[in-house]
Amino acid sequence: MTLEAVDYHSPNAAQDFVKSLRETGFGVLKNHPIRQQLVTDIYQHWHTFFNSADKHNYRYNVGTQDGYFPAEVSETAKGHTQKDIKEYFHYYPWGQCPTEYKAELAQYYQEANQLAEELLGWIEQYTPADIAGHYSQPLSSMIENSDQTLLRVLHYPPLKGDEELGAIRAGAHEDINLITILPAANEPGLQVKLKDGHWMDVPCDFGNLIVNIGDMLQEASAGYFPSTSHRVINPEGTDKTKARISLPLFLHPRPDVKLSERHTAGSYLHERLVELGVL
Ligand SMILES: O=C(O)CCC(=O)C(=O)O
Ligand SMILES: [Fe+2]
Repeated sequence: MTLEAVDYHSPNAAQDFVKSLRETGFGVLKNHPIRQQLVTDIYQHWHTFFNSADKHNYRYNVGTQDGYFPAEVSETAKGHTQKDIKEYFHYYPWGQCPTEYKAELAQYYQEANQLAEELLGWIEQYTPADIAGHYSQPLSSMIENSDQTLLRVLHYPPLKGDEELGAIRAGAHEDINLITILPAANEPGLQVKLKDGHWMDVPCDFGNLIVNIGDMLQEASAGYFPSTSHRVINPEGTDKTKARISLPLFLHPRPDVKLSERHTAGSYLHERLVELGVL
């Protein structure tokens, strides 16, 4: 079992991509429209941000969840006892952001949202009719004008050797949202859990775009699209001294969007954030 990168411009792109999402919860795109230079610039600038003390001036707002989350408050994945070895910044267009980095993030946010809308259209197109019957509205319209979609700039610092036993960069977890769009990080480490329980490396060629299903789409598709566990493992050897930066965009529907008989997007998110201990 491997994850094959699908060429965005190939005639069967939509079909191949959705097949991969259905089988593994993950899809990898190459030759996609997100500009690599923009991603590279963001990685470089945010590396500087995380290495400066100025980051503490942007501490996150508890109620709205925008801003800087230091390592001491970073997430503990569901079912884990150790916190992840990471710090991150939550960017929302309405939220706090250092002025010098705002235009760049806003640009990326807009471009990635546009691609996400197209990919949700692909997913909808290749959802079997009996499953699509559960969607309360077209998937792409669920995220339209949503102020909940979250761009997270993640920094996994170099390992110092004093990390808690068993702690890893990102413990196994599933994403809460509809889909996640993630440019390949500057260092490897992302793995996805296969149906047989084995962990597989996600192809991290620089320039690939990784997309995965979150719990909200699993809920809305009555389980047809699996929200698959993934994690980020610690580097070994000389790679220990390397920081890793990644940039997931978590596509969230508007809070009033009905996901299923049980849940709206708003009720679902609230339940999950309480479980994570960040609310
Ligand atoms: O850093 C990565 O590559 C993945 C991060 C991730 O899975 C998450 O923040 O939900
Ligand atoms: Fe994730």
